[in-house]
Amino acid sequence: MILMKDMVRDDKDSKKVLRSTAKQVSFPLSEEDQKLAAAMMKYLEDSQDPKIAEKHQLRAGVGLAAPQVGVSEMMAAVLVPGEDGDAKPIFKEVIVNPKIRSYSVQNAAIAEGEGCLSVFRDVPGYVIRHEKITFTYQDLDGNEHKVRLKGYPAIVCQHEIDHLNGILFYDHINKQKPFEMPDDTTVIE
Ligand SMILES: CNC(=O)c1cccc(C)c1Nc1nc(N2CCN(c3ccccc3Cl)CC2)nc(N2CSC[C@H]2C(=O)NC)n1
Ligand code: NI
Repeated sequence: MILMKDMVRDDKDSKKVLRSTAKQVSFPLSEEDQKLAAAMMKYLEDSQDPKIAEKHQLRAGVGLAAPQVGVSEMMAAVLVPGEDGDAKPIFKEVIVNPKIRSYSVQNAAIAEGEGCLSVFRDVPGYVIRHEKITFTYQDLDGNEHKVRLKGYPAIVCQHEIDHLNGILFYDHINKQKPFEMPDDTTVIE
């Protein structure tokens, strides 16, 4: 089970695993990679359950990338729950070797800013991202998928794909004016 103690922190990342470009994953997945994928998704599920999260002191997340648990491989789990906890999640997948293929000119940012399981402090400011993205990835069986996302799920996938390329959310915050936004940026509540 992945716990908060397993998370690589950006302020204690001696091997700079959070700042490296992760390695492509080859198929068929090794036993180890299959176990890692399952454990990352399980972390997200558990972290979104108030009882389990409380019991194991898990910080809630909708995305977790392999480098965040010290594995520099192109793999990330994403679990964006449905509105008002209705059963079907908006996006639930372990994305392997993801690559953004195209994106909108339109930008978007979460009104309250972004959090990250590897950043144990609040970093205020608008994280400017693409409102829409089209990206490809392989699933755990190696099948290629092409997905178009918009709004919050698109933001989450950009945050996770960034992790695989050594980028952290606060790299996108305007240092001088953290709450400045290009005027036609969509604000996501
Ligand atoms: C500094 N202000 C803020 O963080 C912030 C502040 C307010 C609102 C938002 C919306 C903020 N922003 C933000 N909130 C989230 N969660 C909202 C709560 N939720 C959750 C919590 C409990 C149960 C189930 C769930 Cl689902 C888990 C996810 N997640 C991310 N990110 C950035 S993209 C990757 C994703 C991630 O998983 N981070 C760990 N950002
Ligand atoms: Ni993160």
